[in-house]
Amino acid sequence: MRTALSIAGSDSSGGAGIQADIKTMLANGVFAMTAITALTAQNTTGVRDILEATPAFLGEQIDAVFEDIRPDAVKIGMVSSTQLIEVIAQRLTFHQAKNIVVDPVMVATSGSELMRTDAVAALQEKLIPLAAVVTPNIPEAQILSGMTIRDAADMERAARAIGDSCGCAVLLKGGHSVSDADDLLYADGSVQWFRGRRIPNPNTHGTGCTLSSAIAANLAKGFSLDQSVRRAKEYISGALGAMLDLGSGSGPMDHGFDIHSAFAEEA
Ligand SMILES: Nc1ncnc2c1ncn2[C@@H]1O[C@H](COP(=O)(O)OP(=O)(O)OP(=O)(O)O)[C@@H](O)[C@H]1O
Ligand SMILES: Cc1ncc(COP(=O)(O)O)c(N)n1
Repeated sequence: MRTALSIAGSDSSGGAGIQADIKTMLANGVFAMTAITALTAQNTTGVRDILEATPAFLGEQIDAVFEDIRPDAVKIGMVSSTQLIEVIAQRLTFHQAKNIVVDPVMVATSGSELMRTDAVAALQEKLIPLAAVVTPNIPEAQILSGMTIRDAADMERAARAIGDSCGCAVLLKGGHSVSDADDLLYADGSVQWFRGRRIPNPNTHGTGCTLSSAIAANLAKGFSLDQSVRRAKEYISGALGAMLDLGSGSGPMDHGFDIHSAFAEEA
């Protein structure tokens, strides 16, 4: 059994964050472990409150995992402060973690801020350089590159700028465009497009968390980066295509679309 660790925030409504990561890792065939950076009280309409872990306690969670069941991949999601970013970078470097996927979560789909503005510099300087791949969406890529992104050519320029400054691969996600769901991978100096059929589903809470966890799960299983991205996109298309409709805001996807038929009988 391959293993993966999610270092992220808890989403009480179950569609994003740690909860999305565990469901995704399970559905992608790896054993999921967690180090929780913060509890959020949120639902599909917004984030009501955030309770951060202390840096020391986050460090203890990471050490407890690595000293017993070494993860084959690590996914990093919501990390709200500089101090938490620093402890993650320090502990992952100490444990020589491999296959690190950084999802630079800044703002939730509902519009709530999930990272303090002053933490962006630490993310860029300390965490992203440890990554095998960083997975910004278009607004996040604009912040990380300092560029405005209007079209595919802008996406390529921004991905190159981010990748060249961090020395890691960049998957720039196109989920925020209106016409398609095409993502751009910049790795080892070249770009590759992953074309996605846009699914007319307004319920996209947790898409970024889900994609990055699916990439981490596939890296843990030994797939190459581009194979992992392709498999993760197939998985997220299935989860979106299942057309789950829960909650009154942008709802969660059906992470178990491919596995729960075995347990589907009703009482
Ligand atoms: N309507 C859609 N149909 C198909 N694929 C989609 C759709 N929306 C998003 N995706 C895909 O989902 C993945 C996540 O992309 P997106 O840009 O939504 O990330 P994000 O903004 O970080 O997500 P989040 O909603 O968690 O903040 C990408 O592979 C993107 O192409
Ligand atoms: C704990 C946590 N982590 C990440 C997200 C981002 O997901 P989304 O942008 O889809 O709301 C979230 N809402 N909550």
